[in-house]
Amino acid sequence: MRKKVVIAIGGNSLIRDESHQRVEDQYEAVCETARHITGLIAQGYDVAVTHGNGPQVGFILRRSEIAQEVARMHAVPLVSCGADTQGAIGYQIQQALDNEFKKRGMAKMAVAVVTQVAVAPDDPAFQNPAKPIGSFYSREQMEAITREHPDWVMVNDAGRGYRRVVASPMPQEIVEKDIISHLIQAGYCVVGVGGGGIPVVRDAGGILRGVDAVIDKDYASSLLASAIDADVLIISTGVEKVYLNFGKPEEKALDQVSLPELKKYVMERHFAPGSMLPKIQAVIHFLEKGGKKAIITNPQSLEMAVAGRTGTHIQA
Ligand SMILES: Nc1ncnc2c1ncn2[C@@H]1O[C@H](COP(=O)(O)OP(=O)(O)O)[C@@H](O)[C@H]1O
Ligand SMILES: NC(=O)OP(=O)(O)O
Repeated sequence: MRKKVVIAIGGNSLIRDESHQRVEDQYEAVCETARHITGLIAQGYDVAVTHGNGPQVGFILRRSEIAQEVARMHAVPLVSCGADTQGAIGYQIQQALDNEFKKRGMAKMAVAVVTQVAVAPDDPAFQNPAKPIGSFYSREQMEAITREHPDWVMVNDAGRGYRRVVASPMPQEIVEKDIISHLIQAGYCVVGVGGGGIPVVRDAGGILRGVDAVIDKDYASSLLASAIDADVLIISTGVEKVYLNFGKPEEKALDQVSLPELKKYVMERHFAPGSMLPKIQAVIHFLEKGGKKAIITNPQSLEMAVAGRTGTHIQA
């Protein structure tokens, strides 16, 4: 039987560095990631691809605000900025995968599904913005920005610089999960839950309504992996392996980890909130809900990691 894999691509992993933030640069990174994903599909895996949008949703929101400040144009709500990223990044991934399938003579097609993800209207995260989006700023830039925009909440993002944060409620239900499942069964490579999904709440009678937030794509990917009964959850990010004491002289890469060991390392605070910690927690949720295996690695190492030759492997 073919194995079902959910591969979550990090929004930051699509932007190599500050001088490669253009849409064209991102497409190059998407094409490289698509080559490695296609390598896995060619090995016989059924794949659902999810992706982040942290940098991208922040760029769109800022563009909208500047247009409002400079040209008095209408504001774009954050939920629509998220939906925009789902379309734009989903389009790039779909096209890159289709081109890669064609080059390799594979009878396969990718399809990006506009995905809504339900959250609780009273999630405390709405009162405590914590999801970093958009650009990274130096301390001086951050201080100047907060003087100009006192309403912005900014945090130090894992020592990489300061970023604006927005509300990030926990995903509860993937509205289009059955459609995604059917498409995978029908042989399509599905791109879904982009940017963690478009955040919605269910009003009385189950009526859906968009809400301004950015859902963590690792939590949403974990929820998808459980919902479609995936064999493996793979989180593709900026590092080949997860580290203990990351960034310190005594840092140590993790190869194979058990679930209890991983939980112990969380308690010992080895994983930075807002970057590695949500990935680790997403893995824990997946394994606690019956998932068998998760892998964390970078896009270049996807095939090697699935073959067991690199990456951090976490077993239930
Ligand atoms: N313990 C750790 N091990 C490895 N990387 C870590 C660790 N703690 C923080 N990081 C950082 O977290 C980054 C992944 O988070 P982030 O860039 O926010 O993810 P995404 O790829 O989903 O956008 C890694 O590239 C690395 O810089
Ligand atoms: N939505 C989200 O979690 O995006 P990143 O993975 O880019 O942070």
